[in-house]
Amino acid sequence: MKIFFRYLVRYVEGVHNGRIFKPFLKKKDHMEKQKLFTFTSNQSLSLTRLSDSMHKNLFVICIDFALNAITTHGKTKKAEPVKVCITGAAGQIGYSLVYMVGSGAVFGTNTPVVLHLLDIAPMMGVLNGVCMEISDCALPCVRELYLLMTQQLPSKILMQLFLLGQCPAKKGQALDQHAKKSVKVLVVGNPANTNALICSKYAPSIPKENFSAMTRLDHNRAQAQISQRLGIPVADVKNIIIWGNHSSTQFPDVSHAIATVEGKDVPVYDAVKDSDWLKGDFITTVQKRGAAVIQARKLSSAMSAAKAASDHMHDWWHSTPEGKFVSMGVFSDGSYNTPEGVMFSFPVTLKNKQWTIVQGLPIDQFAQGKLDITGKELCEERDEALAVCKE
Ligand SMILES: NC(=O)C1=CN([C@@H]2O[C@H](COP(=O)(O)OP(=O)(O)OC[C@H]3O[C@@H](n4cnc5c(N)ncnc54)[C@H](O)[C@@H]3O)[C@@H](O)[C@H]2O)C=CC1
Ligand SMILES: O=C([O-])CC(=O)C(=O)O
Repeated sequence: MKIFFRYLVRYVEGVHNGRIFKPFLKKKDHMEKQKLFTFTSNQSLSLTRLSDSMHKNLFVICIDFALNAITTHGKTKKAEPVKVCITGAAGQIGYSLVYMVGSGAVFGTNTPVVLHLLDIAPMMGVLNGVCMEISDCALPCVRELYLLMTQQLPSKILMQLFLLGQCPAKKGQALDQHAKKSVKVLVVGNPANTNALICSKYAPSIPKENFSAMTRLDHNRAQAQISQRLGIPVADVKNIIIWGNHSSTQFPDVSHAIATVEGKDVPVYDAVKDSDWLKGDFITTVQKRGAAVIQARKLSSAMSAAKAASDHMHDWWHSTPEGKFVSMGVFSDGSYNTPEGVMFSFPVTLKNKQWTIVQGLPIDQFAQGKLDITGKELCEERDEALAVCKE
């Protein structure tokens, strides 16, 4: 059985620093990639070349220098592999996330995955090393592994986009052209909310509900803070909400959160009994946690970001349990007086691979003030990004 493939086909161009992604939209509809291996039952190895036509249903996107998990699914038969693309896969978050996806933590240990790992040309050596390690992990879920390479654009363009903010428009175009319409996109690369918005705008054929921005890390951070404060397991804290932007204006809100203390479900406010802390230090700790990790590690959060990306995609794929909601950056429909048309983090439930914003939660004056601040910031970011895209 031939299981080692190595071939190149042009598909996408990107740019270092991730500010641009330029697919060959006017050229050939094919991609630059290397298929590194396919595992088969006997795991033997050999070489062959494949034609482009075998990969018509493959889709790839690079959202900035971010990391995104993109999955196709449709009428999934049992054991049909899930195709996953991770861009910026040679980076820090990629290093942890690739393992999590490959180990079955996201789509299930009985669901095979076809991994497409994408990065820029200078990172191909590193990415190759990641691929070697994934191979060495001998993960039963990993059926095929592709290495994808973007191409460099002139640094002049990089500079412009770097200075003017980020515009993942071309990446959206690539998705529009190549992805299945059921593709689910998670944007992690900052500014995650606005990157997701712009990407979706340039992929009009894909339902906007299929784009999301990651605020799950903030959600998990808030959950951990509460569990530590109460001395209970994290699993005994649920329904925390991150409202708004993945930035320091986000509003971590525990007004509707429940803690299980000594076997009883109680509102977190009643369990903690310290509203000054909940309205003060707790919020700022979560808002500034990313910066605190950077200060300590001299690198941004990576392991926890990968775990959050896994959680986000896991819940999208498997649904949220009854009575539980999670935080996700999704298109605002104006719920809770938020600005429509920005990618706003809401409490959502997930079912049948669709998200629904939890409705009807009472919002007091304190919360409304926080929602207004983060909503305003998202509008400003959106306007700035759209202005850049017009240029
Ligand atoms: N939403 C969230 O909660 C969080 C977001 N982040 C963001 O996630 C992003 C990635 O973080 P790290 O993995 O730590 O960064 P990193 O710098 O370690 O990795 C980024 C990777 O993207 C690659 N890349 C750059 N341009 C590319 C292009 N055009 N196409 C494909 N790949 C490209 C780079 O070569 C690099 O391998 C950053 O934007 C970071 O700010 C980080 C933590 C949390
Ligand atoms: O700014 C960054 O790259 C890190 C980040 O988003 C976070 O840790 O929340």
